[in-house]
Amino acid sequence: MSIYIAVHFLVDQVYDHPNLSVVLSVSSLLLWLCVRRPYDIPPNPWFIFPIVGHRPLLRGDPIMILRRLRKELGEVFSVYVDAQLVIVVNGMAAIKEAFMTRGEEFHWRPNTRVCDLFHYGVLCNSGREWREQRRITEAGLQHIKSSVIPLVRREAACLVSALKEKDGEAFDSKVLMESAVFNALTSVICSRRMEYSDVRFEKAMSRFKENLELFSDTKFPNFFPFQKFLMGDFFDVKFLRINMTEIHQKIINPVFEEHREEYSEDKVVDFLDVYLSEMKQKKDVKGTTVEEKSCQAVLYDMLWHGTTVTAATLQWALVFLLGNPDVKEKLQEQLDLLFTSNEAEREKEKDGKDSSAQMPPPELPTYVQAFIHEVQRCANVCQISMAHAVAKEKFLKGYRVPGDAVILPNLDSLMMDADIWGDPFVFRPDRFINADGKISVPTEFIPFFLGIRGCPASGIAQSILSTFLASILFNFDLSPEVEGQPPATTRQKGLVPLPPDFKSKFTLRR
Ligand code: HEM
Repeated sequence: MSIYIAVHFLVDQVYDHPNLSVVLSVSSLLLWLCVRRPYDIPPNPWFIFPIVGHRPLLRGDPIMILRRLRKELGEVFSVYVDAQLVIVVNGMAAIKEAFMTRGEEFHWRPNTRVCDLFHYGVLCNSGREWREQRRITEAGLQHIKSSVIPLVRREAACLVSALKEKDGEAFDSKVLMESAVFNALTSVICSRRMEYSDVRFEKAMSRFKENLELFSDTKFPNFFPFQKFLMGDFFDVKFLRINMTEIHQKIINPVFEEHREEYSEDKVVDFLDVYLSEMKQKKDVKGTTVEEKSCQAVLYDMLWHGTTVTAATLQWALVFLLGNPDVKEKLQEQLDLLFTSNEAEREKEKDGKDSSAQMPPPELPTYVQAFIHEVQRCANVCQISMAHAVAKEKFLKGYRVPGDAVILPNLDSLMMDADIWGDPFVFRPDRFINADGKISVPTEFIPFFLGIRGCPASGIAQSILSTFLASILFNFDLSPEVEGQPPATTRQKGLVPLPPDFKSKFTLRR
């Protein structure tokens, strides 16, 4: 409506002031030249608006729009968000070719304003620097591999105790789950955890959330080309920087300093110790990026991305459990069976630190594993993975991919494809179990992405998801706030889509 009024207003002005029509024609021509399409880029909707590109066509649920455009334009298509060319890669063949077979060429991150802010770590880095940070990240994760399960189980026991304290009252468990995930991660990364009552949790989580919103917002910081020359903070870039600084100052830097003081070559225990040891070794190497600011940035990347996506998946898991009581009962049956047949393990747990929380054994039944796969498929919290780029012009499936294009791998095109899953919109863990009763995972199931840029911490994420969910299901009966009214499954807008807020009851089963 407002566009309609604006157009009318402009037309009136042009009639009243003939000079204005000349100015408008010239500027429209210039703008058209700015956004005109090269012929050999991936197909895009035929009508393109000056300045805003295809933005008016992209209003609404982004995933529904991408699904529609894929049907109309094919597996590799493009859209202009303002003057920025965004190429969307769909389907296994194209995703595999770009990010696995030709992973090196397509591993780059786009040169956007927001990526600039994060570029010291591993998540938003590219080229030589990224390779160096990625190698240390993988080495650090490999080093802590054996301590992940015990530490995650310890945190799960704390989570169970905190849920017990709620005494079956309906409450929104989001912040508690986020805090438990954050603690599980800090336990393995830097041997620290905080009490759930610590005020730093809520602050850190809301800063993470705000940054994610700003990061995912295609509104401005990423795509408006001249914004860096504007005064003030129209597009919240400074706000994002302040948020990051706060998390660095309150959480990351103090832990880093403590570790640096306590560091001993003979006691390399956690991820941060591994990084410090590399820093020592590379002290005199010229041009290395293994330094304090990179280490802190890697910690930020892992805690920010790791907490938000893992906690979002947990949140979805609760929604699916509340909406599918038959699945929940089957899971509890299997966990109980396993528990009774593993009495010795249980006794060991009881002798451990927290005897109040009964923990299921670490080896989980097939149906529980299938359930977690199905949660990840349906939640699909990284639906467009992360933005990629190429350093120099390349060709993909016969189309030109310019060096300044943003490339999005559309994981929704795999997770929700009817040709792969048959009934993709039905929540059905059994789809991951074959006729022999074994787990069977289609190659298209890639919640952690693939290739050289795939998630390096998928093992930790899976341990957290399975241990937390098994512990909750084993100890509690889960029910919605109002009997018979499970929470909605609508996806909220955002880079990491969440379900709408909901309350649920955790009633002790034993
Ligand atoms: C359910 C949980 C998780 C999911 C679904 C997930 C998924 C992903 C995806 C899709 C990517 C992006 C690949 C790309 O397109 O570049 C990624 C990257 C990454 N993930 Fe995860 N992730 C999860 C948990 C974690 C956790 C817990 C950590 C850290 C402890 C972590 C650390 C990273 C890092 C450091 C990267 C950047 C890798 C790079 O750019 O080279 N992730 N993850």
